[in-house]
Amino acid sequence: MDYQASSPDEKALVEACARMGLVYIGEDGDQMQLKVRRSCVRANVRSRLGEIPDEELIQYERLAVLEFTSDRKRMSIIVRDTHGQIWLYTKGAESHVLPLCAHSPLIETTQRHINEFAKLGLRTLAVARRRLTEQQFRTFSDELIEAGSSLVDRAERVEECQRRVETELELLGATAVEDALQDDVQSTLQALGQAGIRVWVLTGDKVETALNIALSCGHIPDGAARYFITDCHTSEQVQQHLDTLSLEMFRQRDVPFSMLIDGASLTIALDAHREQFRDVSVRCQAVLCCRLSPLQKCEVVQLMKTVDSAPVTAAIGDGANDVSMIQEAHVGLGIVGREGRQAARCADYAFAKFCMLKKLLLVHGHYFSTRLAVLVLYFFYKNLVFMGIQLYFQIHSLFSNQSVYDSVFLTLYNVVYTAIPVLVLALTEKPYQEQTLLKNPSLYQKVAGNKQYAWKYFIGWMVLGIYHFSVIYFFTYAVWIENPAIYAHWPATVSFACYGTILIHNVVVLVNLKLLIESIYKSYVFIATVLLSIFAFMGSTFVYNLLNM
Ligand SMILES: Nc1ncnc2c1ncn2[C@@H]1O[C@H](COP(=O)(O)OP(=O)(O)OP(=O)(O)O)[C@@H](O)[C@H]1O
Ligand SMILES: [Mg+2]
Repeated sequence: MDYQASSPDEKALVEACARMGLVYIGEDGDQMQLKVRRSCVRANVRSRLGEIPDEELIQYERLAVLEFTSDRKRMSIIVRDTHGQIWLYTKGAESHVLPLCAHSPLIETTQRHINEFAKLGLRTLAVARRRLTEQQFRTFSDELIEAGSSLVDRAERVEECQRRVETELELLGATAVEDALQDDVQSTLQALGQAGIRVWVLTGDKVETALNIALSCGHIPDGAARYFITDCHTSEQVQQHLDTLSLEMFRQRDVPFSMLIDGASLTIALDAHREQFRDVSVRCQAVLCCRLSPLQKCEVVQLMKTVDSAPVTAAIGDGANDVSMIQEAHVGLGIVGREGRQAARCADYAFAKFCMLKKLLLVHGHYFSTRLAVLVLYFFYKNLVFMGIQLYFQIHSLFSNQSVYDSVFLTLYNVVYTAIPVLVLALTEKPYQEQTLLKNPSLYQKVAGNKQYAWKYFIGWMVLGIYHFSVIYFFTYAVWIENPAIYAHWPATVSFACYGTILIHNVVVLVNLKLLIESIYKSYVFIATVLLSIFAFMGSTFVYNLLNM
């Protein structure tokens, strides 16, 4: 049987149970069906199940589900078993389940086990249950319906109602599931670092699990000094940590620093020491924030946007808990993964694997940044050359309001004579081969931060435009007044049309050839469109003149 689940832990748990002889086979309405294979069930479990035939179908009636939210960090289900007894089962982050359990020596042992698992980088959950009497369930159910239909503070009242039933739990134990990293995470992070991109990891995981994963994927470099800001409850504690970290960074200027902060400490840091936290954290090589709620992830992105250098932020995530940060960041990236499609649906770009980020940024990011920059700057340039000549002509003709170009050329210049090559260039230009860009991530720094839109490039293109239209205009003018062949017919009306046609001819040839020089990739299609544009001009002028004869 192939299970699908919104959470990787749930899938793993159901699969593990199936392997042990407790096969969840689906549900029929509210009846959840479980097939128990006696032969597969281990002896100690068998004794608890009592006398059952070799294969038996057991049904549990689902009475209520208290959904998982990233703020509660736990979920519960209320079921009625075959004996008619009502049970509430809870699973979730140990920090949000253990405090709800009735006192028992098991709590300490479980906490120790969970810490050990987390240090190995496993995703842990604490599991507990509570037996409810019919009366207790009725009361809860009535209260929940009432809270759910309330018009004011509905969410708070529902939560309060859930909290009231999730108490006095009997701890059952803990589970640990390996949350395997996706392919090539380490090399992707490394490449992003070389490309000059600063990576922060914001996760809802436990501190120990997150640290282990950050180390294994190379987010925190081996030689980096590690600084932990965890379990802070007062503003003073956070302040002290930040002061110490600043001082340490000042003392050991050559050592890269990495900072790890947990959700509770981050709340205080964002409330009371916003600026100081921001300034210290941007100087760290790697930052790792653990046990964050979705809202906190979003606040961290917000904070980063206020840094003096005004960085462009991109957030990448795969779960519903990443949606708010994906929407907050300048660029939202969603991974279509095991945790559902919410992240992908609200993102600007969605893809299937984390490692695709490398190609997305280093290759496509590089290509499209260059393409767009050339497209935008070239549009200004070609229109400047076109219209600059009109400007000179207005001065020359004492602002007669007469256009130097025929109306056909005015119409077709942007639509036919100069449109296609730049379009093709904006779709196909490749300043470097894909392999080169992937092998040398630092090339990304050439385009990062909109460098290609800098004023110096814009001014450069504009100066070139002014130079080009000046040369075209005055050169043509000089030829015109000196050439006896044309001058002989002066002041024939046709001379004026000739003058305009020669000007536009020069403009079309020049701006098209300029684009050809500007292109690096120079595909055959591109070269063909440049030549075709020039010939289109010549052909259309010829036909137009024939028609006008
Ligand atoms: N379906 C679930 N049922 C019960 N507890 C859960 C469930 N999903 C997550 N948890 C617990 O809540 C914690 C926070 O979950 P959350 O989804 O916010 O972050 P995460 O999945 O651990 O990490 P990331 O932010 O990297 O996705 C988890 O560490 C886990 O202990
Ligand atoms: Mg998650």
